[in-house]
Amino acid sequence: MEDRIRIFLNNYINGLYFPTVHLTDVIEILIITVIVYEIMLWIKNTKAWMLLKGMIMLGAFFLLAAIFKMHTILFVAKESISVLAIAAVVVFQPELRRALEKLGEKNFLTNVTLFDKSKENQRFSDETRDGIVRACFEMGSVCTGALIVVEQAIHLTEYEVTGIELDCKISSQVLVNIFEHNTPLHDGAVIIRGNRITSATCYLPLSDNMQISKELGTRHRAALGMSEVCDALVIAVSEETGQVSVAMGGQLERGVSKERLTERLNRIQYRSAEKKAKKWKGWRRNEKA
Ligand SMILES: Nc1ncnc2c1ncn2[C@@H]1O[C@H](COP(=O)(O)OP(=O)(O)OP(=O)(O)O)[C@@H](O)[C@H]1O
Repeated sequence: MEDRIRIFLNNYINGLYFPTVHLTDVIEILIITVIVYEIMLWIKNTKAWMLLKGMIMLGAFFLLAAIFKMHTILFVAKESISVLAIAAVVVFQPELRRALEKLGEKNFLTNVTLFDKSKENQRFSDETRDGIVRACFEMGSVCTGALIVVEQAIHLTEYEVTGIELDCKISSQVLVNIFEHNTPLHDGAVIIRGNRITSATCYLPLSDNMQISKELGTRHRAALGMSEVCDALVIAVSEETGQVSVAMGGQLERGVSKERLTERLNRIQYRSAEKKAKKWKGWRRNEKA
């Protein structure tokens, strides 16, 4: 019995192929894993998910056609594949552009430097952050609607030109004044670059996300839509409920508190700080443990 087991194991192990694994192979696997993960995240968060579902269905259909030897369908599929690929690129041009822009935003060199909270690295000051937070909650408390776009790495010039140009230092009073009902600047969105308001009454792209709650109107749809096409942080104050919501990266967080809004602004206050902050937190946690 023992001999039989030994023979079986010998045959089994001898039949297996153990390739020699080098360090570069491990690095390669890790890089591919990260790329696949990023592509899957991108697919999940954009309309590309619909495209993938459509492609899976088409693939299943053509597989069936191949199994049942339907030559005409297979011929049409073969001929139209390049046209379909070009059509997909045209339809998903905004998503592809955004994905490439995101890649360009990643600053690999600065990410390996130490956490830099210097003034030069600061996108906006603490006063600006506090002014935005105060204004949003003051407007919320009296149900004044507002839409505020805080620019990050991607310049929002194409949206600025849809509104009225301003060049104004940020304070809670100025923001409250802009969104005051029945004043010339209250409609549309305000765009903030650094410590200044660059324009008001700007028109933002509306999201066509089907999952957004039906009770939300165009203000929130515009906040989400803007966050889908650029890296800005968009704050919407509801005229109906007074709630403050934040949209970024195509995700809308509704009914945030003062502390949460401050935290969201803190995260973008320093250039490429988000990643570094996470790293920093990780180290500090390890220190405690
Ligand atoms: N595309 C857009 N770009 C900029 N601002 C917009 C856009 N669409 C709507 N708004 C702003 O939103 C206001 C209309 O808000 P609406 O009531 O439809 O939205 P809502 O999401 O239900 O918000 P609220 O809770 O404040 O009512 C408009 O008066 C305008 O100021």
